[in-house]
Amino acid sequence: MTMGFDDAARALVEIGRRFDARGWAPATSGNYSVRLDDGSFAVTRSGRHKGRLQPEDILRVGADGIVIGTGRSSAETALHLSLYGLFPGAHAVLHGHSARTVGFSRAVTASEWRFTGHEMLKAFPGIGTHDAEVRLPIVDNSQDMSVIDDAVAPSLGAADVAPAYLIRGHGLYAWGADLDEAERVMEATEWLIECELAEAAFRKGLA
Ligand SMILES: CSCCC(=O)C(=O)COP(=O)(O)O
Ligand SMILES: [Zn+2]
Repeated sequence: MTMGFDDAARALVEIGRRFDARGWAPATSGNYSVRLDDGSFAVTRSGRHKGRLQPEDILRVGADGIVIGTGRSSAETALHLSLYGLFPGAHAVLHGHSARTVGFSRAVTASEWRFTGHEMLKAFPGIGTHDAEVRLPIVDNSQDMSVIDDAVAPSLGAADVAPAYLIRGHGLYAWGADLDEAERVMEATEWLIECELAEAAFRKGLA
């Protein structure tokens, strides 16, 4: 389940390539991390284009958020570390800025969105049927990571809440037991939002 630093660095570089190719990492947006086998974390360097990461753009960070070595880790490192603290089974956290998720988060004024009746819900851990409701928390953005964290933490962890949340006007966080699971949660959430938007546009056309 756990990874060493070098394997994690290679995997995060590849994640950046894939997210960039899918439009989930425009400009220098997004950040990624892995919980390492020694209890520290591999985290992307701040300010890099995530589609052009090199292994040296992955930094080792202690549980206190301080970089072990040199360089500045993601400005959102505290959000990653908070999720690892809340969910001991989480070993990967991914954050993207797709236009779809950011536009959706701005259009929805409520503090969550409920996905119901989608076969794709089965992509979330613990969901075995389309006949389910999964809630996606949505919190306001802030430049103070502790404000975002305080706002979202109470909404997380229930069985019907996705291992993901939206920051309004900012982007999507997703996590999982390993990188594959975190990427699957990200992909499923992106797809579900795309589907909800398509359905809303279609219904508007019919009305
Ligand atoms: C132009 S992206 C603004 C910062 C951000 O939201 C982000 O995800 C990237 O920040 P980082 O420090 O991880 O590069
Ligand atoms: Zn961001």
